[in-house]
Amino acid sequence: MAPRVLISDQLSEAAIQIFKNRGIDVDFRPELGKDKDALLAVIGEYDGLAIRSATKVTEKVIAAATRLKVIGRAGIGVDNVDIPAATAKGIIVMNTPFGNAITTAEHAIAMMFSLARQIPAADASTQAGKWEKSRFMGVEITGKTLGLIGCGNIGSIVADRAIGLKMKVLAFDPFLSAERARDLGVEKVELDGLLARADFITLHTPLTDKTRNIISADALMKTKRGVYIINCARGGLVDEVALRAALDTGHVAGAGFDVFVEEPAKENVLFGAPNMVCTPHLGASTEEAQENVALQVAEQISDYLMSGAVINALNMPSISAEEAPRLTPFVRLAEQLGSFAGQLTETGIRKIRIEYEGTIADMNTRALTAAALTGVLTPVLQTVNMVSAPVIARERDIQVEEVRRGQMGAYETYMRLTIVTDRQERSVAGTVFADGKPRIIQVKGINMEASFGPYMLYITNEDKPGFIGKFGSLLGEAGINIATFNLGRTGPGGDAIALLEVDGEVPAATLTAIESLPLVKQAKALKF
Ligand SMILES: NC(=O)C1=CN([C@@H]2O[C@H](COP(=O)(O)OP(=O)(O)OC[C@H]3O[C@@H](n4cnc5c(N)ncnc54)[C@H](O)[C@@H]3O)[C@@H](O)[C@H]2O)C=CC1
Ligand SMILES: O=C(O)C(=O)COP(=O)(O)O
Repeated sequence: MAPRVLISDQLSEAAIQIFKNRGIDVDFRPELGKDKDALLAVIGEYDGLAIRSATKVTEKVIAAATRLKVIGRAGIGVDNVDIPAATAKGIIVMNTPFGNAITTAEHAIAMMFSLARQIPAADASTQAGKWEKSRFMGVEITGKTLGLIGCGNIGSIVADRAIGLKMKVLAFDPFLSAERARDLGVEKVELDGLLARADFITLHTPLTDKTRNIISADALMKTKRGVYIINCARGGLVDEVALRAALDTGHVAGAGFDVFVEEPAKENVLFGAPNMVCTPHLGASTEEAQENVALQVAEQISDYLMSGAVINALNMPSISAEEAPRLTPFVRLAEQLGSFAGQLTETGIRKIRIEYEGTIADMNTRALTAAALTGVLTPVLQTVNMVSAPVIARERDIQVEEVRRGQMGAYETYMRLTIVTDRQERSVAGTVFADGKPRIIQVKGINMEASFGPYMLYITNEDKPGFIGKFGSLLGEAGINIATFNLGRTGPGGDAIALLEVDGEVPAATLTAIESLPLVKQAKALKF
């Protein structure tokens, strides 16, 4: 059955054709973004969800999204998606980090000119027939200082444009390196320095605990009289009540806001303040940007649903479209080795060590480790996948260690997974053969060669004559057909392992009977 995708926001219709071309059933229902209950009623039918900022993907929506595998945000901010809830449920959340950046930077620049020359108010007055030439005295931009709070994708484009306008640009961004600042031609400063020196302040950060109210009443006190403030990033970065007061006293000469604490902003304390210019979250709303983000999100969602490629995900390592086919058999190997080790582990796991040797060491080991953790955790948890497994492991205080090295052993490439519990260390290693199928090549340091099957039996015993005959007849009497039979041992008379693929589930009574055979130490039924 073809995967189904819901578009629940005003996306450019260019996205629809992409989904169709990629063999995906797509429903374009932008009205659902504004109707929580209607969205809740249908979300269970979809594998993918494409949104902008109107759709609120809450924990409740995620709980109802029983089939959902991927949420794609046609834009940058994902504050309308409960990412921890999505991650816990194994749903990938991706965005399109660059597609609307230029357009949004241009909106901030447009706001700056609107404020400097009071264009919206002058327009309204002129069209009202007033011709108030002396009322609208402006300020020149050239030579003024622009203070950027946040100098990431959008902030740096704003900086570039402002430098072109002959402004001096300051940037406060704890993650901006001195080298990058130099390349951009901006002066990296602390927040207080920026507040004290800027003629225009523009915000370009996400809304986080650290950035909420970064322009507070206190911060406003530190600004120059006559400063202009522009927010085209997120509502909540500026204390709206404090800003209103500063506009009313004239300390702040004007403010240009595209985003508000509460959206849609039908009422707001800033409305009607002197030289206040507002737009209804239009930063990304140009034909070019909307086409960019819609095409990009449709490609990314389709890539993931059709080929397993992961691009621009916020809660999972990337897997490019080129590497996805090559990685797939190794993802299966990692998952099956993890599952093998996980099914043999009965006590709390303290540590998981994953060693990659040979060509596999140069692959996307973050993705492979996520797959291995999925395998380990699947026997204990109902739903876990490559998105949620690393987070669950962290929550359970399981230490994960990755080791990568060049080829040392007989195999061109292999991975070994070791589980450390309070009681013991147990390792299992495997490789992928030229047929693309994963194989187990070592268990607890004992070499063997076995493929994975849906039902398997794992026996450890003493390597003494007499075991195999009795074991074979016991399975025969229980009506269990053996598909493959693999043996390995530490040495003559030492520890031995038997790993069998059988044609069906092994009943508990048969397992008990196997365990009571002489020389047997442990018998386990495994499922893959
Ligand atoms: N109005 C609109 O329609 C649009 C708004 N946006 C918003 O613009 C904002 C910026 O987007 P991008 O530049 O693409 O993001 P980005 O992630 O490229 O840049 C954000 C920058 O903020 C910096 N930052 C983080 N915490 C900070 C702090 N405490 N103090 C100072 N800087 C801090 C980061 O180091 C980073 O450089 C986002 O909130 C995004 O949602 C984006 C597109 C359209
Ligand atoms: O991309 C972003 O972060 C935006 O804020 C754009 O929002 P929108 O897609 O216009 O609802």
